[in-house]
Amino acid sequence: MTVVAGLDAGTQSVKLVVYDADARVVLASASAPLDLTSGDDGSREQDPAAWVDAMRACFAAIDVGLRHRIAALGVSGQQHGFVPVDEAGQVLGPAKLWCDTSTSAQCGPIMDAVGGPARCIELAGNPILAGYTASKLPWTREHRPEVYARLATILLPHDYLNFVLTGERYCEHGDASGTGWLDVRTRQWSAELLAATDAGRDLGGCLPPLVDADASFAILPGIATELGLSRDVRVSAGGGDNMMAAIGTGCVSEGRLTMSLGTSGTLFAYADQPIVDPGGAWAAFCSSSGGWLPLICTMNCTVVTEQVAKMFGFSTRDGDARIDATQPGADGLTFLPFLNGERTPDLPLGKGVLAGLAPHNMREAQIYRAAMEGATYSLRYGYDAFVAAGMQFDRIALTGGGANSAAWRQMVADVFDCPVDVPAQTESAAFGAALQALWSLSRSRGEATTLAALAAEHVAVDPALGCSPDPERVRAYRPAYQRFLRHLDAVRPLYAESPPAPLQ
Ligand SMILES: Nc1ncnc2c1ncn2[C@@H]1O[C@H](COP(=O)(O)OP(=O)(O)O)[C@@H](O)[C@H]1O
Ligand SMILES: O=C(CO)[C@@H](O)[C@H](O)COP(=O)(O)O
Repeated sequence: MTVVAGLDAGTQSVKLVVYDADARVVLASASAPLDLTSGDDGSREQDPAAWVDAMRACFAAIDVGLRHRIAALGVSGQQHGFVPVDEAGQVLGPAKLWCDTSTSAQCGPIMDAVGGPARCIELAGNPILAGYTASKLPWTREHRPEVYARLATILLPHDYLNFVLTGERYCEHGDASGTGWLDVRTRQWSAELLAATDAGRDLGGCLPPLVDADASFAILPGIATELGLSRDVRVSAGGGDNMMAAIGTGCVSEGRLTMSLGTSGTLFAYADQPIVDPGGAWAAFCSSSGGWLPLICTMNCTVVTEQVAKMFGFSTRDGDARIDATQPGADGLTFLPFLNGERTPDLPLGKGVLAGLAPHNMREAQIYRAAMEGATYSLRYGYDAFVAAGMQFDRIALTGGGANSAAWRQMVADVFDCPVDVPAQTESAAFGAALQALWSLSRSRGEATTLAALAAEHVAVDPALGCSPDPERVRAYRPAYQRFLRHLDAVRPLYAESPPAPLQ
């Protein structure tokens, strides 16, 4: 029996799945919650030690005998986080995360140093956006000089967990492309962008070597014993959570599209070559499967529905009943859900806006629906850029916590006018990490297995959860989405460059 495991360190929790690749069944799964430290300046941070504790808790929840049968492990992690590590491997401070907008002022100067955003895209395929790793370095230099002074290595969240597991500092192209420093065309660090970020030091020396997606490393005996794993476990290259969710939803060949409704909302398509937009309408990332992964990310997805539910004192698990009692368009409400700034559309200094309030719609059900619609329209806004560039899709694979909501699944089918499939393995990023581990294991045994073949064999959809667009609702959402776009145009200047001046 070949048993593999996948670990996903998301924003809100760490999740583990243990998978029997011969019987094609998930034998066990576990999760452990994570806290987030938020600041009024837009900062969003976590202590990397909390990821390690949560990883320990996940393994401890799995039967000891089963843990010993795990042959390979893959690690997925929230993208873009900045984990500063010293020469000895000690973490020097909290990790600034993908949703941290406190470093948005540091983005412009990096791009200006190479000649502006267009030149930056020419160099690396991507502009330096708020949330990407790059701007966190000058912020650290300015605000945490003691961390900057001792900084030896910059690791991404999944690189850090790999480091804890193997003692090796390495990264792979998928997550590395989310730093902003990787030239996604050549798959090498851009020396020019590194120098633009910090002219005073050899930043390249702080970045770990890049390994191929099918690489694997030995687990350290000490951590293997501590987690109750065999000392023979191979740890695969791992990747960013979206890259791993791509593997776990079968988005490893052209024409496939996956949407994830997590703390962030994402939409990504696999490509055999780099797909760069000269205007930076999408993130031109690499995949963690050897290819590329053009991606749209909204910073405010389930974080918005969750905040609204919390405000009214109910759980998102009970949100569907409220949505079902309302109509597409939320009775005229428009919710621009940019609670902590936004990446798509690019408004890092944006804030949420609830418009169209009238006596008949000032109710929790309508406001909750408007929040879910707003989060969905932001993704549709990104999808429109994919379609305008000629990309074509005939189905959406839907994953992430929000896909638990039947109302949200149907809303996606209707707003995008496209059938929705829901993978049977709901923890797609953890499952993708397990599949990558299986792939690297078979490669290390000299087999010529491809990830596309593995995905075809192991990724299944749950026929009970899929949904098709409903023509009447598709028609009803069209004007509501146009209204969202008009409101977006109206508020854009307010949040474009700097916070609005205080009223006199
Ligand atoms: N039935 C549901 N309806 C709406 N949202 C849900 C539902 N179940 C879970 N969620 C949301 O899913 C989110 C967690 O999703 P997940 O993909 O695990 O996030 P992350 O990877 O960012 O930690 C939570 O914000 C939660 O509110
Ligand atoms: O920043 C991005 C993608 O570019 C986010 O998608 C993060 O990778 C966090 O993911 P979740 O915790 O929401 O799954």
